[in-house]
Amino acid sequence: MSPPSTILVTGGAGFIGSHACVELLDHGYELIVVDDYSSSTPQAFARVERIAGRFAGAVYELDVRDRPALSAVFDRHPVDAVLHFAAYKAAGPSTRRPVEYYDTNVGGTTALLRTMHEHGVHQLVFSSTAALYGDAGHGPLDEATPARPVNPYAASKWICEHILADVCRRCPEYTVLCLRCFNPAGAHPSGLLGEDPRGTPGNLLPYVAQVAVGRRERLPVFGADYPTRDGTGIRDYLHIMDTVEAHRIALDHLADEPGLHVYNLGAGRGSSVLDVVAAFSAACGRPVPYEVVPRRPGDVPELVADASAVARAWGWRPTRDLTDICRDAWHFQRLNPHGYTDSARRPNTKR
Ligand SMILES: NC(=O)c1ccc[n+]([C@@H]2O[C@H](COP(=O)([O-])OP(=O)(O)OC[C@H]3O[C@@H](n4cnc5c(N)ncnc54)[C@H](O)[C@@H]3O)[C@@H](O)[C@H]2O)c1
Ligand SMILES: O=c1ccn([C@@H]2O[C@H](COP(=O)(O)OP(=O)(O)O[C@H]3O[C@H](CO)[C@H](O)[C@H](O)[C@H]3O)[C@@H](O)[C@H]2O)c(=O)[nH]1
Repeated sequence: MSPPSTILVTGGAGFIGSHACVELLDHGYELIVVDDYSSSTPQAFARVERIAGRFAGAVYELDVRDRPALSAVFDRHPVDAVLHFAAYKAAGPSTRRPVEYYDTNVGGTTALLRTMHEHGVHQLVFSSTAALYGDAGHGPLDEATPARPVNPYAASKWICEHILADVCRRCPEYTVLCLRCFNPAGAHPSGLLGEDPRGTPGNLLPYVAQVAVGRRERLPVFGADYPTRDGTGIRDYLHIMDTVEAHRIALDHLADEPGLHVYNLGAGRGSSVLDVVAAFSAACGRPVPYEVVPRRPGDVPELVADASAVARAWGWRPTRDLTDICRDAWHFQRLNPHGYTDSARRPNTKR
């Protein structure tokens, strides 16, 4: 079977999705993109096109749970494979809005699978998460680590993996790669594309970047009493360009790996919240103010990848580190203090 060349990207306006679009356009893929902009803005596509130097492809505003609308997209375009990013991703809010998370993440995935099947498309790269390992303890976690999700977000992704495994067991025509992403962060080195969440950032890096640029006063550090070396949460931050390179390489391996395969995507290095604050302060040339506040519900002390399986399978390893992540995230935030929407209009008054 030849590798896929026309890719449907769900959630293509989001952080990972938009960088994935650049990566795929740079490598000659044709794209069909769908997004409902529930946590992003279509402005991302103008940036994608500026970087790639070509039309991003057909872009549709739709909710992936809307099967008739999704079906019409598959009717119109010959899709070879799907990169499925569309989901809600925040651990904390998922503890307060569990039904919304299950509906969007699980319902969105089953709606997509049904529509793909009806159109004879059976190749999928699914964006899963390290969060499903839950509180698995210290040290690098490999793919055999039992899943113990501690919040509805992680549980929703674990349920999706179950569904995908069952479908692949029963239906030999499917090829599914579940990529358990640890913590993608940073920005495209051009400074044009980055992490531009709507409202208050849930993730650490965009929050730190907004503090550094003067949009927010100080970073709330969610707990300094974890059983970690400095008491703050430890995560495995993976540069966004490494993250999307791995997704692009996954497409090459859809053709030769039938059935379901699960890989961790991480750098294999743990950084605490205070490590990130220090690295970002070095990148922007001044200290990033912070204050310790109570733990965030749904958080775990530590998540670090054993990413050796993907290295063995594909010969792929990340090439960037936390210093690169902070440099590129700061470059983006400095050039776009208010994100994509209004960076040209609003001056950075606080700095
Ligand atoms: N960012 C991380 O730290 C991280 C880590 C591991 C896994 N992931 C997974 O990667 C994927 C992308 O994450 P991200 O960081 O780019 O998040 P993001 O919020 O920036 O992007 C998600 C995109 O999906 C869209 N979307 C949400 N629900 C939709 C729906 N029902 N129909 C159509 N579009 C919808 C949003 O508008 C957004 O553009 C998610 O599935 C997430 O669970 C993210
Ligand atoms: O304002 C903040 C934001 C985060 N943190 C801390 O920073 C660390 C990283 O938090 P993020 O919210 O950036 O990342 P999470 O690990 O909670 O979750 C992210 O990575 C996961 C995989 O590890 C999931 O896939 C999820 O979608 C994605 O949001 C945690 O210790 C968190 O408590 C803070 O101290 N202050």
